Amino acid sequence: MLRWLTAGESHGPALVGIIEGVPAGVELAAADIQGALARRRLGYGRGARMKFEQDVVTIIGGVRHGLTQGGPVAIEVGNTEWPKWEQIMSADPIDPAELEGLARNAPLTRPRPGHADFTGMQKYGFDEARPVLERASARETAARVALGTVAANFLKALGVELVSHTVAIGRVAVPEGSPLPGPGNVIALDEDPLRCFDAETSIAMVQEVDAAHKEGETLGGVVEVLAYGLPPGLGSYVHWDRRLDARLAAALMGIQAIKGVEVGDGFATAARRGSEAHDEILRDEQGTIVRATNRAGGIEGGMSIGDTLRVKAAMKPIATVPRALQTIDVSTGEAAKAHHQRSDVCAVPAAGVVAEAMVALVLAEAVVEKFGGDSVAETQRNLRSYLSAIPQSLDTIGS
Ligand SMILES: Cc1cc2nc3c(=O)[nH]c(=O)nc-3n(C[C@H](O)[C@H](O)[C@H](O)COP(=O)(O)O)c2cc1C
Ligand SMILES: C=C(O[C@@H]1CC(C(=O)O)=C[C@@H](OP(=O)(O)O)[C@H]1O)C(=O)O
Repeated sequence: MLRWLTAGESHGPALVGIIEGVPAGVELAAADIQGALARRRLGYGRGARMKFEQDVVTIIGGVRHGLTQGGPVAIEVGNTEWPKWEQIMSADPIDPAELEGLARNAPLTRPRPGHADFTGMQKYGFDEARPVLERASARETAARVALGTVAANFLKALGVELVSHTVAIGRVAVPEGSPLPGPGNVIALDEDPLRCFDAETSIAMVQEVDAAHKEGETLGGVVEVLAYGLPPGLGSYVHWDRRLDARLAAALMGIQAIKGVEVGDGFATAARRGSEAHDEILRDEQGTIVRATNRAGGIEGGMSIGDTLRVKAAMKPIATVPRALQTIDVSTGEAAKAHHQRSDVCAVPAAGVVAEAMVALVLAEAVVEKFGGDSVAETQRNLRSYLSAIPQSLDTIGS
C-alpha cells in the first residue's frame, strides 16, 4: 500500500508531505525535489509571489545517502516569506497587541466567488476568509509535487516516464492531431513560456494571457499528462474503485480549480461511431501485438493496456479576478466587491506540473499494488517475471 498526506498553510513556515509504502532503493536527492518545485513555479501569467518566494527543501526522514530506506519519506518545503507572516500565522496564541497595525492581518470579509472562502467560513465557523484560504490555496500543491518526485523516481526505475504539457489557455488550443511530446522533450517544454509543445500556439497563448491581464481578467485552460512505458494490467475492471481511470480522475479532480478530466479522446469519442472510436488490435512487422491507434488513452476496462497513458485536466479561471466580482461583505451584510490584493492571471502551466505529480502518485500506488516489493530490485524482478509469464499469443511487449 502506498499512502500520503500533506500539511501546512499557504503563509505558514513550511509545507510538509509524508509518503509511506515506497520500497527501499529509490534514488532521491533534495535537488530532485528542488528541481520539480522550480518547474511548478514556471509559466507565463503567474503572479508576483512566484518571483520573491522561494521553496526550501529538506528531506526529514526515509532517505539515506540518496536512497529511500523503506520507511515513510518526510519532506519539508520551507517558505522564505515566513518572517513576514510570523505573527499573523503564529501557531501559538499571540498577544493581540502584536497584531495591531499589521495591514496583512485585516479581516478578509469579502469572500471571492469561485474560491473556498464563503462556504469554508460557513462550514468551519470563521467570520473571515483568512483561515479558509490558507489551506484552500494551491500553495499546498508544492508538497504534492515534492511527494510526486518520490513516485516519479520510483516509476523511472521501472521504465515509466511522465510528461505534462499545456494544450489550451482560455480559447487558444493546440490544433487537434498535433504531435505529442515525449520524455526527450521535457527540457524544451519547461523552456516554453506556457509549457506548450506547439510553438505557434504558444505565441497565441502568450497574447491571450497579455490580453486577459490588460482587461483585469483571469484565465483557465487544459493540461495533458502522458505516461510512457507502463505495463499492461495496472488497475482492474473487477470493482469500481480499483479502476485506474477512476483513480486518476479523482486524483486530478483533487487539484485546486480542476473542473473536468478526460481520459484519451474522452468527449470526442462520445461523438464518434464505434468503428472510429476504438483501438484495433493488430500485429506489427515484428509480429508483436499492437494497437492501430490510441484513442482510449492507454486504458481499457479500468486497466493500463501497455500503450501511452493520456489524461487531460480542465482548470477554471483563477478566482481572484482583478476586475473584482460581486459579493457580500459578511461584516456588514452589504453588497461589495470581492477582496483582491494580487493573484495569478493564469496558472495552467503550473497545474500541469501538479497534474504530473498526481498521476505519478496514482501510478506508483497501482504499481506497488500489482508488483509489491520491499526493495526496488524486488519490484523490478516481479515486474519482469509478470511480463515474461504473459503467453506469446497475448504478448504486447515483443521479444
Ligand atoms: C497552481 C495553481 C495556482 C493557483 N493560483 C491562484 C491564485 O493566484 N489566485 C486564486 O484565486 N486562485 C488560484 N488558484 C485556484 C484556487 O486555488 C482555486 O480556485 C480554489 O482552491 C477553489 O477551487 P475549487 O473550487 O476547485 O476548489 C490556483 C490553482 C492552482 C492549481
Ligand atoms: C503560493 C502559490 O500559489 C498561490 C495559490 C493561490 C490560491 O488561491 O490558490 C493564491 C496565490 O497566493 P496569494 O494569494 O498569497 O498571492 C498564489 O500565489 C504557489 O503555488 O506556491
